[in-house]
Amino acid sequence: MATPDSSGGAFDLAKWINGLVAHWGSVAVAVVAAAVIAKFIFNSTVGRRKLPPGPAPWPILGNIASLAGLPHRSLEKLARKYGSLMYLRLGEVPCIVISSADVAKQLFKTHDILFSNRPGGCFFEQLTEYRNITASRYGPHWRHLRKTCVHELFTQKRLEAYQATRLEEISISIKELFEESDKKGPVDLHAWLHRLLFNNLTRVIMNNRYFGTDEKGMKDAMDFNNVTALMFSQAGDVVISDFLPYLGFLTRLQGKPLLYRKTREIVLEMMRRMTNFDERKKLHAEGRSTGEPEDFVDVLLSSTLSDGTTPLPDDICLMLLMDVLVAGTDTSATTVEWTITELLRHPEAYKRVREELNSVVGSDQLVKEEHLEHLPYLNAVLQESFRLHPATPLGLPRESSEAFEFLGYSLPAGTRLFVNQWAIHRDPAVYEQPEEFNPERFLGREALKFIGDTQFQLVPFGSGRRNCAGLPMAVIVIPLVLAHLLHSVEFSLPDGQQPKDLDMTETFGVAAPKASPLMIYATPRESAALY
Ligand code: HEM
Repeated sequence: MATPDSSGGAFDLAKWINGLVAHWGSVAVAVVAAAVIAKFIFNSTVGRRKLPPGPAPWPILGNIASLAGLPHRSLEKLARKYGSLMYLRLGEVPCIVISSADVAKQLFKTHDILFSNRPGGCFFEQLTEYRNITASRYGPHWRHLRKTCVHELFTQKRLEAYQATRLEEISISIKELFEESDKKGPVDLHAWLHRLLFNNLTRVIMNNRYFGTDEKGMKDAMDFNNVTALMFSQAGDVVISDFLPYLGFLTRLQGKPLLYRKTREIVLEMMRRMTNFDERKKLHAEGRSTGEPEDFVDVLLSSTLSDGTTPLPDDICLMLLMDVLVAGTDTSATTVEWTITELLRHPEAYKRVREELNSVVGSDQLVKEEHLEHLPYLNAVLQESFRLHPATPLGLPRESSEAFEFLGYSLPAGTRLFVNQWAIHRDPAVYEQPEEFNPERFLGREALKFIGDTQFQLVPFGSGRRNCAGLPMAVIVIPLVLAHLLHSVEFSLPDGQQPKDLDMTETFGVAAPKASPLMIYATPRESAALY
């Protein structure tokens, strides 16, 4: 995840694979001894099934090496050879990779519930006990948390209630952007977006603008970023028993469970401090209010477990808030950063989107949320950006809860699913000249809804009942921030850099931001005087 101070903190699959290779010597003896057992287990579970095509696996490690580099790109290349339903084995874990809209549609039509499960793993087990929304197994607990998100947190009513707050946060941030650019020179746009989007969320979560530019605000930001960097770095650790489960004893010998348990304590403590949780809990117990509008903390303090009576335990409240902050910030910042980068490289599209803003909004008022549905070209630009640069190119992994049949193949329970958005969004059968940035291809199509994309051709928010829980907020906040930037900011590149020279490669992590952040000067346009 590329945060202002923690760009190295992302879950980095490439690092994971390199780590696996580096650790190989120390586990080699145990692995060889276990190989015989593995072969036996493998033969008795998946070995006799009819499996989809895929590259031949190596002994023990299976196809882990196939993910080297940027996994979404490596898998897209493989899919060209093996097809849009491909089988891989990561260690002993059976996986399918889907690389076309058509196959995704068929899978979710028939197997949505079966694949509404997330896989386990030592790190997430210790960190979350599978009690948060993102890692929770499919079942009554997850359904209950999801219902809380849909019916309590991301409701239309609450989104409307925070309209003025969002506008205020954007205004403050844009002023900070001009100031930073003027005083310090080119601004790291991703870091600035991260701060804006994080504060926008903390205002809804706990009525507080958390990351400030003063000393305390900077320290809070650094603390948060350090803890998330620790979390993501550990999420990328080599835990060999996650892929070769019979080597669990090695994981325990390495002390991993204890280490991750400690991280859990650190995360919970940080979230407790950030949200002023104990004080809020006390007020709630006394039936008193903070005097501020109801925020997410209030909602969770009034919520129960799925039994309808037990109050939601502290750790679940705090982890859910953490989920929302982590899932909602970098993904959105990455999307806006890519969109501005593409527009800089495509002056015709840039001009057209600004003309649309000038004619719909004008220069005597700021962009408001009601303008968004009258900005078809801006929506098309955003859809094209989501297509070419999905923030989570492989989505979040899913796991089948049972054995299943699909398209004539027979797969075991515990099959991991990767929906390769990168490949789906570049399918030449669906998109003409798929590598071209061409917003016009989305004109005339329904504006950003995604929930309704029954064709599965554009799936940046995932698919089925376990898709992105924050979607209702994302589809307002992202176009709004983008519209404000395009309407009020003049961007220019430093040191005579030309747009065509901008680095367009991404890194792989929780989100896939630009490998080198967009450094840019920001000066006010006419309408910026209104902030
Ligand atoms: C560009 C913006 C975003 C993108 C591309 C994105 C993408 C995703 C994806 C692909 C998933 C996994 C879905 C699946 O398994 O099919 C997901 C899950 C999730 N997202 Fe987002 N997301 C974004 C913004 C947000 C925001 C703003 C929030 C909250 C404020 C949020 C909260 C969540 C949560 C809580 C989950 C876990 C859902 C579950 O497991 O039930 N996301 N997101």
